[in-house]
Amino acid sequence: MALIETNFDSVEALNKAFSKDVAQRLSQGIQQNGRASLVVSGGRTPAAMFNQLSKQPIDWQNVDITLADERWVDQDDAASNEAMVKRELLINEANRANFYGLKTSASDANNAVEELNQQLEKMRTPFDVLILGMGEDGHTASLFPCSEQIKQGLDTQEPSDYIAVTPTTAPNQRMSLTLKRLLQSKKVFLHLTGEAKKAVLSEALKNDDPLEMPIRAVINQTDVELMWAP
Ligand SMILES: O=C(O)[C@H](O)[C@@H](O)[C@H](O)[C@H](O)COP(=O)(O)O
Repeated sequence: MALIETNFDSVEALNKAFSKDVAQRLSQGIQQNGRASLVVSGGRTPAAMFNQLSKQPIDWQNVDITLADERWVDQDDAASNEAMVKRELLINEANRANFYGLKTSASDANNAVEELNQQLEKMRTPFDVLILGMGEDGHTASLFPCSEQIKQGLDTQEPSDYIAVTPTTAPNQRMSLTLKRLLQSKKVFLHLTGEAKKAVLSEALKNDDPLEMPIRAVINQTDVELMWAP
């Protein structure tokens, strides 16, 4: 499996090309199967690209969108990925898309896993497009190397689509798709900006242990296209 590197001169150029590419893949999915599925990440990096993507003229009413991971906080909390997706992506043309959020009313994320596994059955598999981010510790989605749950999250025999994760080096309990489920994607993008993230990725590519840097588990098991700008 390989990492294909697509580098851009600026974040603006990256967002323009990336949003077009994603829209084209979703349109293709709709053409072939009637509906398309898009899995996005949270955090800070994707917001401006989401805004561009939201303006793409595709049949958004036939697109299902969900998150690769969520922080276990309410939507009025600044850390909520769902709030960010609603603010930056589910607007303009894309306000017609169907969104499946991950945060439920359960106070402990462990008690929501079953419900979310059932919810995910409504989305087309394999996902047409998965967009991952990466943290400076090499985590992706909410598969944190510091967490007790990391072995289970990276186990490709794990039956659950979701896992509740408690990072020890980052705030909030999380809900994450498991590695096995992330890998069930037709196209996997890794969306990074800045030199610091590129340096972390180079570090990840030097060795193999996924428990140390979980992004390795994805790159080692499927084709990933890096979309990067300084
Ligand atoms: O909810 C999250 O935190 C994520 O989905 C996570 O995996 C994110 O992609 C990285 O932490 C990078 O985050 P930044 O884009 O904020 O650097």
